[in-house]
Amino acid sequence: MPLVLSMKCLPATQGIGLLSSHILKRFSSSKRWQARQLKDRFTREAAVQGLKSRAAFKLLQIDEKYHIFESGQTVVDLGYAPGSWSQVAVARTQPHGRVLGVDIIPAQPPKGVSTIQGNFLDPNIQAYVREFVRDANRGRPHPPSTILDAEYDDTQLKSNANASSDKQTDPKQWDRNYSVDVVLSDMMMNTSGISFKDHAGSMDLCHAALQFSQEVLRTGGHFVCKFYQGAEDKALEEQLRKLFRKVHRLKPESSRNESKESYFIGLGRK
Ligand SMILES: C[S@@+](CC[C@H](N)C(=O)[O-])C[C@H]1O[C@@H](n2cnc3c(N)ncnc32)[C@H](O)[C@@H]1O
Repeated sequence: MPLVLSMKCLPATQGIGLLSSHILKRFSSSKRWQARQLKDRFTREAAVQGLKSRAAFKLLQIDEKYHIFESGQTVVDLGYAPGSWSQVAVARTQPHGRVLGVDIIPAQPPKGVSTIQGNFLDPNIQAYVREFVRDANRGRPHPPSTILDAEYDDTQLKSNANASSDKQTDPKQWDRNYSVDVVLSDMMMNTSGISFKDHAGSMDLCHAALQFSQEVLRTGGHFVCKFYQGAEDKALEEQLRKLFRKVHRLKPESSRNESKESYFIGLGRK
């Protein structure tokens, strides 16, 4: 099914009220979660549009507002699983774009997405990712006569990474001749419910994504990063302002009100 990738067919009141609140109270928390998913208009619309999750609508709203995608771009999607942001990125950068997803958990990548499985906080994984994007053609769609699966060739990449591992683990020695146009990070570990702990974990992921962007983003490139709000997000914003011409905060409409997540959008790497 072709991806429509539209937010326009989502009337605000659609689907609310499928289950009355007195019934919901009797449910266990997992039942409540299931019920919430069922009545959530973004979840249902994601299924209709063939998207892997409702998270797609956050990125669609960000792109509608800030126009981060263009055809032919290289996009790195950190924390890509299950893959709806990557689906949006593939659709918005086709026909010649390339999308590389990285996630700590194994997942079936969406069509047209190359993937690396690993913990992005691990310097070796970051080295693999840098190695991948350094070759401007790697993971890019081929002409119809030579179609190859965009799936990541682990063997080849590992051997390349090992061949020059000293250079890769020291980002300062790594020349900035990269062509990444957009770095997305929707990374979030499982939340504990303890605000300061979840905030601190989120900040670690954001700093890793920002440091990586500093190493690989081309001048003019863009950055989108989920963060869990808390005491340190102002300092992160200051760091973003040093690297990008414009920095915005956005809590997308499809982000649940009760969630402390929000997004930084860094536009135009200096
Ligand atoms: C909210 S989900 C991302 C949803 C995704 N944007 C989508 O549209 O389908 C957050 C993801 O971050 C991943 N993640 C969390 N910590 C990570 C880490 N240290 N390295 C790589 N991925 C990580 C999780 O495994 C999870 O799949």
